Amino acid sequence: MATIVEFDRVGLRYGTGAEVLRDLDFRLAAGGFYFLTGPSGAGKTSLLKLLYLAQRPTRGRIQLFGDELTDAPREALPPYRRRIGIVFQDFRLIRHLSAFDNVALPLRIAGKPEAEVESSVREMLAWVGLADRASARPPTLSGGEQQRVAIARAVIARPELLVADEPTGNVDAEMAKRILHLLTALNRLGTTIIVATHDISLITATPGAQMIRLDNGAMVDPTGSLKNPPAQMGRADA
Ligand SMILES: Nc1ncnc2c1ncn2[C@@H]1O[C@H](COP(=O)(O)OP(=O)(O)OP(=O)(O)O)[C@@H](O)[C@H]1O
Repeated sequence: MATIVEFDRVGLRYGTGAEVLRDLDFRLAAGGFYFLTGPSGAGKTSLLKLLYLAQRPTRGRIQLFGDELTDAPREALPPYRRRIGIVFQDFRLIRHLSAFDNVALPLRIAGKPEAEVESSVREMLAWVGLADRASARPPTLSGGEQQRVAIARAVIARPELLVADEPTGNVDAEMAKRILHLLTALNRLGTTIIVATHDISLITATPGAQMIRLDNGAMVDPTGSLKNPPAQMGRADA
């Protein structure tokens, strides 16, 4: 199975502080479903930032989509970022745009016809239970509603890689199930998914997903399976 992400002895420090990520050495298979877990402060968000190219490693090498990006110039990165859907822990919705227009953004950037944008966005908002909030702006939405808009925006264009930081942190158990269903469906269509979460019920409800455990900036991988992904590793429904 093709490798979509490869970390080779990656380390990260912020400024002159101690390393918050150490010796990360793993590969993610294209089409896989991964959960990233570990105690608060273990480095999950930092690892995701490296993945979606918001942060450069201070040590080691990173390959994404088969290309070596460790020293790639800043202006070379946007085309790679467009292949990644991101659910930020703090949502990062555009305040002055409606929920509809926030979700529509990736499709409009991709140049999709407006009729297609309209039907896809309506369908997606209905799925996340926000059909009647389409014209609301983010500051008037609850935390859970904003999170659902953020998820809808991240998945609408079917990215090759989806990176989600605590995507169910602000929703109830029923909505968490729907969100997981959405992610599993996207995974079946070929998107590689990596979800940072403390929610054990998400992990147990996704048979076939792989777990990446971080502790104090280092990967805890007793089986070593992520160094050489076995053939059967992959989609959650495999
Ligand atoms: N911008 C930053 N500048 C300096 N230190 C940072 C920065 N961002 C994170 N850190 C530090 O890096 C370490 C890892 O933080 P990170 O947010 O990656 O952990 P986490 O596992 O995502 O935690 P949580 O589960 O609480 O979200 C922590 O010690 C944190 O204080």
